[in-house]
Formats: sequence, C-alpha cells, structure tokens
Amino acid sequence: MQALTRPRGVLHIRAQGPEDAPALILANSLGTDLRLWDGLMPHLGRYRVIRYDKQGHGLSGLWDGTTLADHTADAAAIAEWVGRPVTLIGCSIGGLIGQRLAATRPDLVRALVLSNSAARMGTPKGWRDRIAAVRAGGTAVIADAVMERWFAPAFRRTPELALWQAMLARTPADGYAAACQALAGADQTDATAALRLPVMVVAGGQDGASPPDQVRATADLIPGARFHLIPEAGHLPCVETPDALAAAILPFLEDHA
Ligand SMILES: O=C(O)CC1=CCC(=O)O1
Repeated sequence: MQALTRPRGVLHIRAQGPEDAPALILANSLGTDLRLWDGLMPHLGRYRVIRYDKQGHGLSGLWDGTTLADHTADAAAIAEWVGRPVTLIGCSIGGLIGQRLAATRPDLVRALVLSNSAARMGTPKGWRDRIAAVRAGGTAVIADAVMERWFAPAFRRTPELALWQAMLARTPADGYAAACQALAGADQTDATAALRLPVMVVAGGQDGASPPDQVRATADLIPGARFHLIPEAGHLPCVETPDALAAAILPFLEDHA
C-alpha cells in the first residue's frame, strides 16, 4: 500500500510496472476506487501505471475535493511525484480531471485518453439532487439507479454487478457528495477546445451517464482527437469490455505515451 502525502491529507496510490517505462496515470470515475482498472491492467504491462483513489473515495482522505481544481491539484501532485510527463487515462470525472490537468499544467501531460467523459457532465440541478439524496440516506440509496447508468443490460445480469454496487454503496457520502459538487461546477468546454496535445476519446454505445453523442461532441472540440465507439459498452468499458478498450487505446499509447 502506498500513500502520497498532500498538504492536508493523504492519497492512496498504487504504482506498478517497470519504473523507467512510459508513465500512465489512471483517474477514476465517481463512486469507484482504483480497482476500477483491474480488468485493463493485464494489457498495460509495458507501462509504469499509477492508479489512485480520488479524494473522498477508497482509502484516500477528504479535505478539499469540492471543485475540479481540487481534484486536478491531486493529479498534478501525482504526476510531479512520477517525475516526468505522463499520459492520463481518465474515466468520466477522471477524464474531466485529465482535461483540466492538460489545460492548466501542459508541462505534466504528454497525451490524454478520455473514456466516457465530456467537457461538461450532467446538470447542476441533477448533481444537487444527487447530493441531497446521498446526504439524506448514504450512497446505498442511489445504488440501483446508478447501476443502470453505469452498465449495459448484459453486464447487469452478471454476479459481478453486486461487487460494483457494493463499491458504490461503501463510498462515503461526504466524499461522493464533494465529487458531485465538483461535477456541478465543472465546465471545461473552452479550455478543452484549446487543447493541443494528442487525445483519444472513447464512448460506450450503451452509456446511460455520458451518451455517445455527448462524448463525440467533446472529441470534436479538440483538433486531431481520435474517437472510438465501443457499441456494447456502458459507462465503464474498463470494467465491462476491458479487452475492447485495450484494443482501442493500445495503438494510441504506442504512438504517444
Ligand atoms: O454515476 C454516474 O452517474 C456516472 C458518472 C458521472 C460522472 C462520473 O464520474 O460518473
């Protein structure tokens, strides 16, 4: 277990792979911890891969965490700890963190992979409603509805669903609400349109949280961005279709990481 000390708390990180290999940071979605990427890891053996639990999730503490800037500062600290420019692969809010990191600290980022992410996600009212629900009853009360947003019907019939539901239900309400607050205030549209680095964008054809058209629209903002649709995937292709995700992104990583 590894801890990265931040000025006001500690992040749980996990670094794997050859120390001098091209470095990847994997940034999680809302309500998940670094196990999100377990299915993709066997495909990333030739890279130095750093995973982490976002503030308020998994084993990491919660101190700021209510703005996208707070979460981006954590990602920047991890990239500085790595000591060389990284490729950030971000899922959902993790992709928003990547967009902001590339916009504000281009010295730290070689390339970006945005999985099921967009320059702006959801609506402020939608996030406020979700915050109210988890503050009143904990993350367990939204777990059934969120599983429908995360996963395509075929995956929802597997026994594994219960494990992802448990991960969400065990996310502390304060940490989850803080990240929802960050999402409510996040709009990277202009900054993302100004990005000039290699970017690959992946969408899931059955994504109930960030529909493919919205993901595609974000790819269209960025000159030269590659776009790939995984028709059978929902919001978390790294969980549902890790082989298809790897097949899509490995050539990009080979070119740019
Ligand atoms: O839980 C959801 O609705 C999906 C999601 C939105 C932002 C994020 O990171 O996950």
